[in-house]
Order: sequence, then structure tokens, then C-alpha cells
Amino acid sequence: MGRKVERMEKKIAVLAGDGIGPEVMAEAIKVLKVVEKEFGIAMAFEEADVGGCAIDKHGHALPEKTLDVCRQSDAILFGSVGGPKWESLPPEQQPERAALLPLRKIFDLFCNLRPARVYSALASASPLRPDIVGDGFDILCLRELAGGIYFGQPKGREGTGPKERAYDTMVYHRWEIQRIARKAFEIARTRRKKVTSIDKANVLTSMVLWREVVVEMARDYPDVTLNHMYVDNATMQLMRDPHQFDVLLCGNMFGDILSDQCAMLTGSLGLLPSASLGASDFGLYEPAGGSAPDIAGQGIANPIAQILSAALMLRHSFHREDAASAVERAVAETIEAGLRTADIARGAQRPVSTTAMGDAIAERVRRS
Ligand SMILES: NC(=O)c1ccc[n+]([C@@H]2O[C@H](COP(=O)([O-])OP(=O)(O)OC[C@H]3O[C@@H](n4cnc5c(N)ncnc54)[C@H](O)[C@@H]3O)[C@@H](O)[C@H]2O)c1
Ligand SMILES: CC(C)[C@H](C(=O)O)[C@@H](O)C(=O)O
Ligand SMILES: [Mg+2]
Repeated sequence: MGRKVERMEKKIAVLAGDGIGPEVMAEAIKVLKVVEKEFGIAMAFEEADVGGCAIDKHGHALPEKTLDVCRQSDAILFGSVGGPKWESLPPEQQPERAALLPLRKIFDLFCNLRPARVYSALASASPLRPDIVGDGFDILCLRELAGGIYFGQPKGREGTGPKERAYDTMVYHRWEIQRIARKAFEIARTRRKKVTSIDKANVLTSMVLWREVVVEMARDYPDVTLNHMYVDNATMQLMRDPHQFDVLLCGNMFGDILSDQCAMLTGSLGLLPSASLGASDFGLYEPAGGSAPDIAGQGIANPIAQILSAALMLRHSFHREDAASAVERAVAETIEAGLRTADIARGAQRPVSTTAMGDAIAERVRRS
């Protein structure tokens, strides 16, 4: 079929984590094993402990050995971390703070792509009215991932009694805004050429700088339309008319919040993949949603976000557009064929298990 055969083996650090992480990860690996065979991409998968399960086994959410596995890999495929079991630990030891945020920071993965698109067969799974969903929409939530209030200093907690206080600081440097804005404009050029920059410049000084820098950067991209929107209005506009958006350029916290909203507007959080990228081909790929403790262990989680994250890895870290789009097509066709996990089943539709959804997608990749 004239497909390119990769000579170099791609090393993938597989960090499944907690809750539904291992369940959905198994389906993504299943699909990647078919890709390996059908598309001639040699892949070596190395599993490593992360999150709450790593705390239980090794006393730390991100053991040094896991970090070494990541350092020696071409990409990280990440599941999810956290859950009620570890919520009583001191905040800085909890899986999210002690594993996921350090991974993003250590590898300087500042650029987080969260593509939210409506599959035509799934339009009825969206909570939006049919006349609003229309033929569907396709929004790229582009989230700055290595700065902002998540990492800004100082942060802390001090004092006791009524005077006890706790604080976080929203900090953005010019260079941090420049590099994520450049990505937004470059990506918009490959799409519908529109960037909506989300801020709260009417209140937050860091967001005043955000807006100024985005305006400056836009001068290099006269072919791209730029507009600005306050984050509170954006939550409303996403419900009212999602079609007005192409690339949503967001800081770290606003992107976290708006991406969950975008996911649900497409039908479920279980559909939204993500790619966290830096300056090189290396990336971390994970579903936008979390460990879903409410459904973990039941075999009913939707594996699509994890499988689509693997597709993003094929595209962005391995530059295999052919394999990436084959996986995305297989997902679309499986949905067209009527398969639904519980989160996207509506009315009389009978939900299938996590494994059945993974099997069906893998089979379609095999036949592609
Ligand atoms: N990347 C990550 O590791 C990550 C991301 C978000 C939340 N978390 C952590 O996960 C834990 C639970 O957080 P939460 O409940 O706020 O958010 P969550 O994303 O885990 O779950 C929110 C809701 O979405 C549903 N959901 C999520 N993914 C799904 C899937 N694949 N299929 C079907 N339904 C799905 C869940 O069942 C739940 O009802 C917390 O510890 C949180 O910090 C981790
Ligand atoms: C688990 C948490 C630290 C994480 C975030 O806030 O970035 C998650 O919500 C996400 O969207 O990736
Ligand atoms: Mg989130």
C-alpha cells in the first residue's frame, strides 16, 4: 500500500495512573498495536507507575524511575491520576500536584491542544439544542500549560484562626504569552483562520499584559482574524453559538475550565483528547478528563479520549499523519456504526463496554 516504514523504534512511556486510567489505556495500546503492524511504525511501550498507585507502591506520585522512563522516551502516553483515596494527603503530595504538574513543568510542555469536535452521528448526545449544534462544530481549545496561576509564585498558606490566609498568584511573562500566542496563530492558519483570545483583562493585571501581547503578535499574522473575549462571556457564548469559535487561546486556568465545557458540548468529557507539546517533538498525550472515580472499575468508561490522544501522539511526536487520521477515522466510523459507551448513549441506545468500544475501533484501524 506504499505506506512508510519507520526504521527507528519509537519509545513510549505508558503512565496509566489511577481510576479509569488503566482501563482506557489498555484500549489505546490495543489500537496502537494494530497501528504498529498496519502502518509499519515500530513502538516500544514501557509502563511506569504514576499518581496515587505510585504513592501506594513507592511513597511518591512521580518516582525517579518513572521520570527516567519518560526522559528516555519519545513521548508519554498518560492516563489520569488522583482520586478520593489520596485526597487527605497534604496538597503538595497529592497525585495531581506531585506528578502531573511536575511532568508538564519538567518537560516545559507549554502548549496544550484540546480539539473538541462534534461527530455528526453524535450530535444528539450534545446537551445543546439541535438548532444550535447544526452540522456540528470543531473548536480547538489551546491552553497555556506551564505558567499562570498554576505555577505562579508566591503561593502559600499561613496563620491561624480568622486571620489564616491562603494565596495563589497569576503570573504571566511576556515571553510565555508570546510563545503560546504564536502557536495559536500558526495553528489557526491551518484551520479557519480565527483566534479568540480569552482573558479577564477587565479585572486581572496579568490578563492586561496577555491581551497586549496577543495584539502585538497578531501583527505578524494579518491573514488571521483576532478577537478578544472575557472568560465569563466565553462560557455563555460557547452555549449560545459554538460555531463562532475556531481557535480558543486560553491561559492555564481558563483553558482548564473551558475545555471541560467544550468536551461536554460535544457529548462527553470521555471524548476529548489532549496533546501537551513543547519546543521539540516530545509530547505528553492524555485525555482531558480525569480518573472518574464514580465509574472506575466498572468497565464502562469511554476509551475514545485516550485513543484519540494516541492519535495526536502519532501526528505530533511521530509525524505520521497517515496513521493518526486512520485512528481518527476509525473512531468516527465506530460512532457512525452506532456503538456507544454509557456516557454517550441516549434514549434506547444500549451501551457497550470500554473493551468492546476499543475492540471495534482497533478492528476498523486494521481494515483501514
Ligand atoms: N489528567 C488527569 O490526570 C486528571 C484530569 C482531571 C481530573 N483529574 C483528577 O481525577 C479525579 C476526579 O476528578 P473529577 O471527578 O473532578 O473529574 P473527572 O474528569 O475524573 O470526572 C468528571 C465526570 O466525567 C466523567 N468522565 C470522565 N472521563 C470519562 C470517560 N472517559 N468516560 C466516561 N465518563 C467520563 C466522570 O465519570 C465524571 O462523572 C480528581 O482527583 C481529579 O483531580 C485528573
Ligand atoms: C488534574 C488537574 C491538575 C488537571 C489540570 O487542572 O490541568 C486536569 O484538570 C486537566 O484538565 O488536565
Ligand atoms: Mg481539567
